[in-house]
Amino acid sequence: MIKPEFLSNEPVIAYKEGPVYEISINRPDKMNALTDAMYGTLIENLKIAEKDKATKVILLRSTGDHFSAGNDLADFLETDFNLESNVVQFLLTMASLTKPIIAVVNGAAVGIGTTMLLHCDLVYAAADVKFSVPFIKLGLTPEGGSSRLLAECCGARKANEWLLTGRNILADEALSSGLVNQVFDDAESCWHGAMDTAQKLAKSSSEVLVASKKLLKGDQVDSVVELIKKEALVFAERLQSDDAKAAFAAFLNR
Ligand SMILES: C/C=C/C(=O)SCCNC(=O)CCNC(=O)[C@H](O)C(C)(C)COP(=O)(O)OP(=O)(O)OC[C@H]1O[C@@H](n2cnc3c(N)ncnc32)[C@H](O)[C@@H]1OP(=O)(O)O
Repeated sequence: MIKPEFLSNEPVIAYKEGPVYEISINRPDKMNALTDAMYGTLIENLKIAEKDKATKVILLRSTGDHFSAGNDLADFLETDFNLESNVVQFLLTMASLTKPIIAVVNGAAVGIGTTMLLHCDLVYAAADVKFSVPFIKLGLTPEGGSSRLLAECCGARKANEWLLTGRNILADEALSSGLVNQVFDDAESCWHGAMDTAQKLAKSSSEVLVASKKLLKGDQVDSVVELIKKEALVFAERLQSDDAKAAFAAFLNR
């Protein structure tokens, strides 16, 4: 079967494989940097997958050599950032999903390319993965709930270091700190491993998967939603700062 990303130029592609609803970020020439319009399409697809009775598991991945270089930096300059923005609504949608979501990550996963994973139930990575949350280097602040969820996932010491230095996190460290479930040799085997797990999960009924995820999340969904909004208000201020404007200009004029 020819997978749809090989046939499509759309920057986000959705594809149903039985009970698995696969969403691919597909802008490989820009390292899958995310634009406002792409967040809009991601939200639409997540909502379709949530509503679709036949879908039991959502799989999130990217085409090409990188998961995502984060928010498109040119787009930051052209798009208003507020609580209604697609990027914030995307994070809120991710945080509120009731169906299990599995991520397949390879290459660079920068900024929101990492923070969105904190809302995924399982994260599988290829050995070449390179995570980073370099907000501080951009004059920005943590987003997507990462100011708390990264510490809850990997420990406060790791989270503080990663968020305050913005340094890269490679596969071994990501695995040992619990940022990912498993590391595979390459992107292809990672996708196969994730799809295999997705199909195993899908042997259970949707009701039991949703009820289990609800228990695993406990009462954190409401507080995470509030945290994402609180972080977004600070982030919106930081986007207007001279620090951020200088960092974006340095990247865009490099
Ligand atoms: C709420 C959300 C917040 C956030 O997500 S904040 C984080 C935002 N992201 C970033 O700051 C990352 C910016 N990108 C980079 O620093 C570098 O890239 C990398 C270190 C990730 C990789 O560097 P290298 O291997 O040298 O590749 P390259 O030549 O810089 O990029 C290849 C093509 O991809 C485009 N690209 C990469 N990242 C972004 C981005 N974030 N926004 C817009 N375009 C991006 C480039 O421009 C270029 O494209 P062309 O070949 O046409 O010049």
